[in-house]
Amino acid sequence: MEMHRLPLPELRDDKHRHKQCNGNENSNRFRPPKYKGRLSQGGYVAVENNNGANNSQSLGSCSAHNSSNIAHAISFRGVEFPDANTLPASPNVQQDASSTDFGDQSHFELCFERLAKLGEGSFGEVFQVRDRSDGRLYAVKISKQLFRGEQYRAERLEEVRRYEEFSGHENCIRFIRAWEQYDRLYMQMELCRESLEQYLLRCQQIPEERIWHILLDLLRALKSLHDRNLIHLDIKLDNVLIGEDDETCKLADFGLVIDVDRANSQHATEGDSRYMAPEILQGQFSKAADVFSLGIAMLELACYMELPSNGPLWHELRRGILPEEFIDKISQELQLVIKSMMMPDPAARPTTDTLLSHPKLQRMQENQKSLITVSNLSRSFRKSRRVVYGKVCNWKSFAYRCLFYLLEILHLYKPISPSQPTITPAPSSPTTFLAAVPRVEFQLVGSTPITNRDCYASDFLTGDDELELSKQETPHVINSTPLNHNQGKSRLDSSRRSSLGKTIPTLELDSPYSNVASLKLFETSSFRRKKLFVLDYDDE
Ligand SMILES: Nc1ncnc2c1ncn2[C@@H]1O[C@H](COP(=O)(O)OP(=O)(O)OP(=O)(O)O)[C@@H](O)[C@H]1O
Ligand SMILES: [Mg+2]
Repeated sequence: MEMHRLPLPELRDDKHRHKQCNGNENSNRFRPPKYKGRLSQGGYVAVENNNGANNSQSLGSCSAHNSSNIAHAISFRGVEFPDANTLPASPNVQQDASSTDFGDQSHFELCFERLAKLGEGSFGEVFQVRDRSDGRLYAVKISKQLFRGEQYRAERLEEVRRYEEFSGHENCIRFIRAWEQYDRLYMQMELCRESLEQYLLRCQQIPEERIWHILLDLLRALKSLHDRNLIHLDIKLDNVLIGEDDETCKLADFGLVIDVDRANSQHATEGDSRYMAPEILQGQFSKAADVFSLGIAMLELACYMELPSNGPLWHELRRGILPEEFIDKISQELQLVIKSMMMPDPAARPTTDTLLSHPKLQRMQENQKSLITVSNLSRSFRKSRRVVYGKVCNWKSFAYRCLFYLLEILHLYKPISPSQPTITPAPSSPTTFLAAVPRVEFQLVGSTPITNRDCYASDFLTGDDELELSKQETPHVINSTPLNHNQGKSRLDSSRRSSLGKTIPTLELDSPYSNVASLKLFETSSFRRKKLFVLDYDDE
């Protein structure tokens, strides 16, 4: 694959640097020029569909990276997720598919309406957006810095790989898709309510029970990373988001994730110095570093304590000395857990598995499990109730069928002839009506004997003249028992009419009847039955 050679980057060695404070102007981390929103590079923007033949390699699936003006889908998911490799066409652009001229708007601007800025970190700005195609709300992270070279670009694209990898985990952010354009990376993901940092600033005093739940959520997320030999290296309140349910905590920002096996290599970059484990200063990157960061983040959350980014308190906290005036606010049980997570010696810190087996966390997990079981049970109960109801209805119709079969054997019932009426659209002019409208032929007899006579369709219909059925409204057939609609007329009249030889051989499909729904009504009602009971005439 021919790779596009970008202009030589202005490289800076920003490795092993402490971050003073994330996301604000005081940060001493290298801060790229601010993203100006709409880029003035002009030209055209195209959406490249890399579906199907896309192969996931280390640089993602961005094939033919020959023009940074073209929006390329980025995905490491492989062929089993073909959608991930495809960028949806902009809903606004109704044009020839072969054309690539979308004006000077970026794919982001064509597809999304920018609503608000949600946050900003060292690498990107995150916006709340509305997808123009489905009207739903999402978060889109746009990298602040232009790709300075292939290596830099590859590092940024690694974040996509990690987001995709953990997208299915309940305690990780759900990832939608990513693309690059104008030498920037765009990542579309689920919209969360707020970060834990924002939550803490808003609530200040968080109940301890809630702290335990947050710890449980984050340990689960961290375990899924550690089980794959990956370390996050940027665990902090700002990188934990609260989901739409206002409850679940989700780990985000996989920008610094590295493989443990490569942890001491040049690829590792330390995260925020406020949360950094002491051994990182010696270039030791391990899973225990994440445990330390999570421990100190819990201290901040539980004690509403502002963490130092350097100085004497920074060192004290890393020697295992926690300020009494803060730590005394929380229970002994939680204190012990936090202290163990913040042990100076990385080897002495508990692993995520050990922490998850803490009795308190175990109990919580069991409670959650039983809650899930109960909700699953009630869901399956509702489902099976529906199935049983459906079955009962089937049995009912089965019983009816048996009954009619029996009646047929006893020659009390003769099934209707198989010829079905053909349906043609109702004619527009009344003159052509008679010729065009199909006729449904049936002789209809009710299933319940009311008088000693045959029961005819006229029993089911309102009106005086049963020969003019086509002028009738849709019959209100509720059950098979013919009601006497011949108001004021005796049943004798009806039987006389029948004895006079007046039959109702046909029913013309007038407009109320000429639609399929009406026909269905006939089919499912007792109109299907032909002649059920023919009883002897018996004068009342
Ligand atoms: N999906 C989301 N929903 C809501 N807010 C979000 C979302 N993703 C990010 N944010 C907000 O944007 C901020 C910055 O996002 P993120 O941490 O991914 O950027 P970053 O540049 O990688 O940060 P860092 O400096 O930590 O490396 C977050 O702290 C959070 O407040
Ligand atoms: Mg962040």
